[in-house]
Amino acid sequence: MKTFDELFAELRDRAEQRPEGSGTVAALESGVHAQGKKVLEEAGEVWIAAEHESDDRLAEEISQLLYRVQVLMLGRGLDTTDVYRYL
Ligand SMILES: N=c1c2ncn([C@@H]3O[C@H](COP(=O)(O)OP(=O)(O)OP(=O)(O)O)[C@@H](O)[C@H]3O)c2ncn1[C@@H]1O[C@H](COP(=O)(O)O)[C@@H](O)[C@H]1O
Repeated sequence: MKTFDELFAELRDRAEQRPEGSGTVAALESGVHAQGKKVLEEAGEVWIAAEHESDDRLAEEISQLLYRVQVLMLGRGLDTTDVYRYL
């Protein structure tokens, strides 16, 4: 189990170290357009899960959305503080 900040730190490390076999590295290399599409896709899955699926499935879809948002943040070079200042 990890927090939003812990996952972000892990993904930032992937972006810096570029380890072979990392899905995050592949997602970063796919570019902002593809990263944005993934965000939209996961958001749709969250919506469907919220209406039709269990709490557990919804939580899982939300975790994937958070991951995809973080990949997009890294793809655009944003840090969590850039976002948190608007919360
Ligand atoms: N939290 C996640 C995470 N959430 C979602 N995903 C990816 O998103 C996919 C689910 O999204 P989709 O519904 O689009 O599934 P899909 O279409 O089958 O996926 P793709 O074909 O697009 O890969 C998963 O199969 C993962 O590839 C994640 N991939 C990685 N992480 C975490 O990120 C960290 C770094 O991971 P690596 O970069 O793989 O080392 C680790 O802590 C991982 O647990």
